[in-house]
Amino acid sequence: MSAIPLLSCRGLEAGYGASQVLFGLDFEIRPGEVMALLGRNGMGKSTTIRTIVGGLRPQRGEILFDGRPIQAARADHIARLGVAIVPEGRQCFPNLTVREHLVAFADRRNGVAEPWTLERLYGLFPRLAERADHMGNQLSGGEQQMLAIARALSTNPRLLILDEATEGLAPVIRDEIWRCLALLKAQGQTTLVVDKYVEKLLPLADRNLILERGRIAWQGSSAELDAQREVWHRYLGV
Ligand SMILES: Nc1ncnc2c1ncn2[C@@H]1O[C@H](COP(=O)(O)OP(=O)(O)OP(=O)(O)O)[C@@H](O)[C@H]1O
Repeated sequence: MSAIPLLSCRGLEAGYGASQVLFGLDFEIRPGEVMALLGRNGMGKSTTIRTIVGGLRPQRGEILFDGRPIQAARADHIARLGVAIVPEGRQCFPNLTVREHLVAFADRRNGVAEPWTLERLYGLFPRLAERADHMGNQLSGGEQQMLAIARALSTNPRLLILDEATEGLAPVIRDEIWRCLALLKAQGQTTLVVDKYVEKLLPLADRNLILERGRIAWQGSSAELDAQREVWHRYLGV
């Protein structure tokens, strides 16, 4: 593993107008790592992600991607550097087929050794191969979520960010998503994942960051989090 973090946030502060939400976040994600961002509703997880991907300009602090400051960069520039987000709510296009979703955003940039091809994406999500000619609005919630992940992968991201990717899905579909994330991790995909199923995140995440009212309340490895159930009760309400 490289010693240089792929993403580094230093003293990150952000909010909406006069309402400050993030109060000085310091964390980094190393290449190949899976980092889980945890916390109860409204603690600032989505705001953190929004700030990283350029949807919200930080009020203070620095965001470095592969050593380069991106806190003032536009969202499209950050995407081109290799940051892909699977947003909350999936956001598939109703009038594009599955195949069109996967070729429309495909990009071989980022110099990855093994770029994602349509065949590899279908290998990861066989259901998408079966639905290749279906429109976005003909897919089930789980299929839409798989499509959103596959679409993000088609850009060959260096950092994949998932915001509540298993929200509202049936348990069997959630498990399929977790299985795919584990496969991606085994292939070295650096990932930042927000999700509320802590027990499912533990085997996947290398490190966990817990937000409490816009501050990092706890961070540590999954083994540490597994052993400290009082942290779950105090900050996650589980
Ligand atoms: N567009 C917005 N305008 C104003 N305030 C917002 C906006 N989006 C979020 N907030 C506020 O910022 C705070 C943090 O919200 P955020 O969505 O980042 O939390 P979260 O941890 O992702 O929780 P959730 O799981 O509910 O999405 C909350 O108090 C929320 O009301």
